Amino acid sequence: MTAGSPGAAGNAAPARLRELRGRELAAALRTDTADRAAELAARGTAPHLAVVTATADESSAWYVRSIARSAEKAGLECTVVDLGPGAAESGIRARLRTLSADPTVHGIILQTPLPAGARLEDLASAIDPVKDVDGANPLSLGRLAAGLPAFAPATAEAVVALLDHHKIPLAGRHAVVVGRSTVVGKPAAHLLLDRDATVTVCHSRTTDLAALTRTADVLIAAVGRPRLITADHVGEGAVVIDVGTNVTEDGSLVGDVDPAAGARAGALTPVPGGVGPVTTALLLQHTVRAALTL
Ligand SMILES: Nc1nc(=O)c2c([nH]1)NC[C@@H]1CN(c3ccc(C(=O)N[C@@H](CCC(=O)O)C(=O)O)cc3)C=[N+]21
Repeated sequence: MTAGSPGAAGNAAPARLRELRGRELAAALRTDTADRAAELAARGTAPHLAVVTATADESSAWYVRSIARSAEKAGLECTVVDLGPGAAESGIRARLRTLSADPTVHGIILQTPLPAGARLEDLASAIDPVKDVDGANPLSLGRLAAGLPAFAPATAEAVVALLDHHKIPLAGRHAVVVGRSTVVGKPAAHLLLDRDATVTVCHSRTTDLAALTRTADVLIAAVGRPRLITADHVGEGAVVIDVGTNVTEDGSLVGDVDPAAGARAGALTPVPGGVGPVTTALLLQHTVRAALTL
């Protein structure tokens, strides 16, 4: 080896970054959902999703628009129940009960964030588990943790579906989840465990986050803070799944991962066009599944 020569041992040209796109998988899922929705409609039951929202959050607004648009494409009925950001907990709970009892409604999702003081884990108990298509009822989450059949939160399921679609192996690999929310972090950890990954969950009180995340084969960023994950957090060649959907001041969507992290990652999901479209498609798939069993 010649001193100072470029490309000396260990300095091989970096492998190209793989973009783990979600739109193709979302389209395939939607086609399947549309077929089953058409069969149900022919038998007189149009699958019907109710979206309950009590927030002015922009990221939630993106999701609700995405759900409504995709539902229309797939031939599902979608009703958005907007109770406004000032809604009282009792009013939200009452509406969830009414929808749970309504035989024309097959799926219910309560959007987060909720008005101050209200907790999803508490309110979602009012969603009938058979209609709990975003896996928010603590019964659903408990069943998921116990390995029993239940709807998983669509976002958490989208993470694993996207990894599978791109043939990223999980068994025996170290998956690090950043974020411990009930909607994504916790259920994603359970789904990854079910796939025999070794799972570490990090959060806001984790000491030396970057040292831990650098040990990940598969890194899941699910915090909701723009560019929290930098190149410094990523091990060479790691697979990075960006679950963040943060709306910027100019109204565009950015993830939790700094694009500069792509210089070290081996594969990265884009935002938009990564986890988001798969999430929406899975929520509709769950709704059709609920309509088939109800
Ligand atoms: N109970 C609950 N469950 C959630 O899963 C949940 C929630 N509350 N509150 C709000 C956040 C946000 N979220 C998004 C999901 C998909 C897109 C999405 O589809 N984004 C597209 C862009 C929009 C589009 O192209 O229409 C994309 O990433 O390509 C965005 C945001 C789910 N959330």
